[in-house]
Amino acid sequence: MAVHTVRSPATHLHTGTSRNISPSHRKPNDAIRLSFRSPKLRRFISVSSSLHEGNEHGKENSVRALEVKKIPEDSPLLPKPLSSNQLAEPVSNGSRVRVAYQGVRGAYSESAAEKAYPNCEAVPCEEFDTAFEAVERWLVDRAVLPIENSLGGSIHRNYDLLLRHNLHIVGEVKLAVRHCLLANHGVKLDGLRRVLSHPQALAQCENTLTRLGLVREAVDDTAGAAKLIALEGLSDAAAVASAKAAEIYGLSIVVEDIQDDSDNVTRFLMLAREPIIPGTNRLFKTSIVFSLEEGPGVLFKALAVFALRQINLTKMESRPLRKTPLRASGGLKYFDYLFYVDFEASMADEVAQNALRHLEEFATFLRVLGSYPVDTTML
Ligand SMILES: O=C(O)C(=O)C[C@]1(C(=O)O)C=C[C@@H](O)C=C1
Repeated sequence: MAVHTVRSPATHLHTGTSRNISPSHRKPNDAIRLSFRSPKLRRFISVSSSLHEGNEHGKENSVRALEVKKIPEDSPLLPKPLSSNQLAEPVSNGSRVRVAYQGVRGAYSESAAEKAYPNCEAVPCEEFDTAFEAVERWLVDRAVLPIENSLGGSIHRNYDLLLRHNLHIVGEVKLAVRHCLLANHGVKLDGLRRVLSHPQALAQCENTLTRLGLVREAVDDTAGAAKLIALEGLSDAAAVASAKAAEIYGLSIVVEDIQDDSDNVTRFLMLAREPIIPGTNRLFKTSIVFSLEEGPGVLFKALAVFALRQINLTKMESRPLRKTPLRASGGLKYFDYLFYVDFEASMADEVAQNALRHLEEFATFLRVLGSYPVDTTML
């Protein structure tokens, strides 16, 4: 299958000017330190008392200090995505939680942001990287980014960015993704030759698209594909996108529910500058990343720290350790890996603390990415 890559039309305009408020300008929060014997574990759980256990919604006082500025929209129709080089020009409305997502209006990520933070101001960003940076630079309060899909698998880029940036996972949100084939009004199915969408969306509709014999073209996001088709008045191309995107960009739905499985769910992470205080009052999950020495049974040993304590693992992903991708040992060359593991326990549980203390004994690197409530809305 040939997948060509085309970029969405240039739509990254300025979103206005206001003052960038760095963390040092904030009113200091009382830092709470949970007590751990291990210095490494102590470092993980340096938390702000202004964010409360298990409930992200309504706990936004710590970011209210941001300046209130109306965002001038130079498009009469749509907000424009933040691009990396616009990050120096921050905006903040202040009255609602501002949540960065990747894509343009009508993207699934926008719906995920709205599900995670009802009534938020969803801020479109050009790239995943931009969304991370927008939070780090106080342009927005949170980011909501996809991490895995039940059909397409992991979104590796975001695993890598989690490590490269210093944000904390403060929640997760699952979204049912129902793809439609969208085209300009009057375009018929048999007149279509190409289909444009995000690579994940194309992968999730693999069977249908093969059956229809359409040539795939990858773009930055599903809604961006719909927008491009509408703006350019294409008659030989369709977009794989949401019904919401059809409405926003004035396209018609040629075929509904084209994903390969009706249970198509994408899991998104909610990211913030500060971690939440982990609780034990509801089901919590903890995400960690670690690396290990090479050797027989080392990974087995690492996973045993959880199995021994009856801690359930919900996800595991390995990524290349980029700075030292190849390591020589005994004349052989090995790849080095980072292991990302999600397990079902809160960092407030002693059993989880013990497991990590145990893992720390032989891990060459260990970082807790976040301890946060499980999204049980789709169980
Ligand atoms: O393109 C979009 O609409 C997105 O929100 C991105 C994205 C992804 O990256 O996986 C999100 C949900 C769907 O799985 C398809 C695409």
